[in-house]
Amino acid sequence: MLDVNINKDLGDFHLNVEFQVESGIIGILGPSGCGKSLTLQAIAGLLTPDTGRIAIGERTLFDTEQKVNIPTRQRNVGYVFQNYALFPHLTVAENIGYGLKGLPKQEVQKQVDDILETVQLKGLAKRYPNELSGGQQQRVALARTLVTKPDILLLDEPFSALDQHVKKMLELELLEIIKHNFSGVVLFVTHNIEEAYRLCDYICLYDCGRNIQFGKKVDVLRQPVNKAAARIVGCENIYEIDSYEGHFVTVGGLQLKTANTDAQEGKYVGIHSYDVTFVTDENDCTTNTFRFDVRNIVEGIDHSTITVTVGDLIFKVDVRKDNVKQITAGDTLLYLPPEKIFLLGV
Ligand SMILES: Nc1ncnc2c1ncn2[C@@H]1O[C@H](COP(=O)(O)OP(=O)(O)OP(=O)(O)O)[C@@H](O)[C@H]1O
Repeated sequence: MLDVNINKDLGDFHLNVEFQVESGIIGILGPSGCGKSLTLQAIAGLLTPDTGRIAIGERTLFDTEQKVNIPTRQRNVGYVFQNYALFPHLTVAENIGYGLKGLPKQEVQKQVDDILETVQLKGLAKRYPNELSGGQQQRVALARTLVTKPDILLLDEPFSALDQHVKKMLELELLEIIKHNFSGVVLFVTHNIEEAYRLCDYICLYDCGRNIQFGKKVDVLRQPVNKAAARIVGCENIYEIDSYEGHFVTVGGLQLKTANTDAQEGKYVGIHSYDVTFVTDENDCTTNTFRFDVRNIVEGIDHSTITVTVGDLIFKVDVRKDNVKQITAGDTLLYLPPEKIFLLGV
């Protein structure tokens, strides 16, 4: 269990974060400069909060009331950085063994060998970091952290320096290694909602130094709490509500049915671009279907994003490339499934 409740005033920036998590991999997601790395630094003891408390299970790492502030090296926190932070003058084996100082030489050797096998780098023990690829360096960084048997694992954008292809392979590999070799809480900082969704159990959204939503990844994606949260999870279709009636809201002159019985809870409505669809016959769906004009089409590899207008409103819609021709032919209607529309607070 990780319990974080901290405040830090840095002049222009104020960090004010509170969350508790029992176990699992938690994706920390938010715009650049919103306090994600500072949170990890505070947990690791590299940043001292002004007030608050940080505890892992029964162990209090920091508590201003109890005047506890355990030094970094005694916190037993594993921290994997974006740029690996390996010692350039030490070999792979020496980098990994560094955290085991104090143990008998043979024991260090055994643990280093075991973890090198786990991260599939057995043949590279004698290499120096500059003789490794980015993916290999990140595996060494993870090995160096895991070998110290930390109580919690902090991963700060560990894949961001890698190219797309290596990134996807390494993500899955490292996830498997972590799942088989580590049972504590993992905090994983990323900018990418898809990466967070692929790798994490829970998602914690940050905005302007605060965590604004925490929950199971499906719930956060499907029901962001406000406009900022919706933007962070990649929602491009957000509209201010003009009026309400039961299940219905009016936005920009369109009446939309929502799945909420009391639509008054929201200030905005949102729908993901991949949840908007097209229907060929108006009778398929009696509500939430609209005639539209195509504004532009941006081609992706297997999907295209079509921007359409309905009156003054603009919608982004992701469709499979095979279907683009049928959709733009003029006999289709835009359909916004009521159960996919979410209400957002301010
Ligand atoms: N030591 C410091 N003193 C003052 N301000 C700082 C300090 N460290 C970071 N900041 C500021 O605090 C804010 C949050 O920084 P942080 O590194 O946590 O952002 P982040 O969410 O991790 O961003 P990114 O995704 O770009 O890495 C930024 O505006 C940053 O400039």
